[in-house]
Order: sequence, then C-alpha cells, then structure tokens
Amino acid sequence: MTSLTISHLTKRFEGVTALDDVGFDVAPGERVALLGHNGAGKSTLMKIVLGLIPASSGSVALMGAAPGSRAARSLAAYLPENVAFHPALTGLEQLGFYLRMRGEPARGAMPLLEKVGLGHAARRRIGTYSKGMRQRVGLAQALIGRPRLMVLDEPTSGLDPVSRREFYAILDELAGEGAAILLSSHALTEVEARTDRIVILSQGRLRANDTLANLRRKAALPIRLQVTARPDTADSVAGQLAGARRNGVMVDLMCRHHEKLARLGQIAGLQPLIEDVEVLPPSLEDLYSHYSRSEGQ
Ligand SMILES: Nc1ncnc2c1ncn2[C@@H]1O[C@H](COP(=O)(O)OP(=O)(O)OP(=O)(O)O)[C@@H](O)[C@H]1O
Repeated sequence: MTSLTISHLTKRFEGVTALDDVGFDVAPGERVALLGHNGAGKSTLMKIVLGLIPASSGSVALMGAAPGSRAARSLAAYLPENVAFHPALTGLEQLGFYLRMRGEPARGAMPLLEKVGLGHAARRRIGTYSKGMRQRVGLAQALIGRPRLMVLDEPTSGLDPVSRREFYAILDELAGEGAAILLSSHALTEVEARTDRIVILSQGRLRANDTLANLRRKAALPIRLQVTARPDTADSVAGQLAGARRNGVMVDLMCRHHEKLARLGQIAGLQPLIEDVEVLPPSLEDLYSHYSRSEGQ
C-alpha cells in the first residue's frame, strides 16, 4: 500500500485555483521533493494532506485513511516552515509536553533531542535558541510516535550547511525504516542529492513527477562539456572544437546526449592542449525551469 495517495486533487479559494487536478503517490521509504514557485500550491497541498483544510474535489488517503481522521493523524507528522514554541520553556520541557499530549512518557524527550543534536541545549530556554536550533526542536517534535509519513514544509530554510546535512541524515534514517517523506523546498541543489523523486507544481498544476534521471532523459536538455585548456591554448582549443571561451583557460561545449561520446573523442584527440574535462549534466535548476515553463507558460 502507498503511504500517501493523491488523485485529481483540486482546491479553489475565492477567485484562485490553488490546486488543479493534481495526482501522485508516495511509497513507504520514499523521499519526494515537492517543488514550485511562490504560490504554486505546495502549502495548500500539505494542508489538505494533513486535514487542516478540505479539498474542493479529488481524494487524498494516508495508508487508506482520510486526512484529519484519527488514523491519519497518528500516521503523519508535520514540520511547518516557521516553527513556534513557547520561549520560556526549555527544549526538554517543550518536548515532554508534546510527548504527554500524545499519551507517551516525558522521559522520551531527551533521546529525541539527542537524536536531533540538541542534547547539550536541552535544559536551556527555547527563547535563547537560534533559528536552526528551533528547527531541530520542530524535527524532534515531528519524530514523536514514529510517523509513517513526514510532511515537511521547507524544513532546511535557515539551517547552516552542516545542520542541513545532519537534517537530511535523520530523514534518510527515517526513510530507511520505511517512513515516507514529502518535503517542499526552494533549495534545489540539496534536494537534487537527497530525494528519490521530484514533483513539480506550477500554478496549481502538476508539471512533473519522476526521478531526476527520468526527468533528465525526458527533458533532453543539452549537456555541458567544460574543457580546461593548457596555458595559452584556449583560443586554439575553442577554435578546433567550435566551443565558447568561458575565461582564460575554460572552453564550454554544449551537446546532446547522443553526441556526448563523439565530442569526448574529439576532446581526447587534442590531448596535448587539454588539462582536464568535466561532463556537466543539466542541473535540477535547469530541469525545474524547463518543466515549470512547459505547457505553454
Ligand atoms: N486561505 C486562502 N485564501 C485565498 N487564497 C489562498 C489561501 N491560501 C492560499 N491561497 C492562494 O493559493 C495559491 C497557492 O498558495 P500556497 O500557499 O499553497 O503556495 P506555495 O506553493 O506554498 O507558496 P510558497 O512557496 O510561497 O510558500 C496562492 O495563489 C495563494 O495566494
């Protein structure tokens, strides 16, 4: 059974269609990135999945349960973009409070805080925490009850690079235990490396839903071969390969997938003039603008 099934989901606010016939699934253990420009409909979709607002039409099921039902609420956890906690409580007190609300003993708070790297600050007031530390409290809160579906709204905004890595390591561990993860983000580079599938929304419509490899194949965007010439040979290399000089030593060649090996062969033929070559496939940023512009936008 899929962890999350969304089909023909439409949400209309007065005068705005925030979601228009959207459908995709998330399987157990799968990490899915939900991408889209500001106002694309990501938060609306998450709110419907969590049962916070109703859909206008279509259906959503969390392991067969309706959003907002008791069963769905016990399966899902949510981390909003800006978490807010009581500033006068310590991390330990705040988590203990949430645990008791879920009918679990408060002694579970310390292991959860340690898991998110906050053991050292557990007895400090949350009002003294940095944004990244508060985000970690949010993650610890979301981990209560071992959720089967994690819904995370821009979870790493405000985190430094090391914290981001640690954050994704925790998500990987959860996914390894079979939890499904749906996270929205504008940080395309990090999502590229840390998720299994990409869903792109644009103006409320689903524009893409596939693995990065498949999205690359379907988009068939050009590949960049970045050639580093030896000193004083860049002009000659650019001329012989019909490439574009990027700076004093770099020459860029754009080619299609089927031309790649032939182009690499030509580069190898100029070996005495060449220092190095790198093959750069289209980035998620390139794919994102390709897919969000598609369908006549
Ligand atoms: N309560 C509401 N009433 C009216 N319109 C709304 C409401 N909530 C959202 N919208 C509209 O629905 C559309 C989708 O908004 P949503 O917040 O889902 O976008 P988003 O993809 O999460 O954007 P962001 O990246 O900026 O967070 C927007 O046009 C927004 O103005």
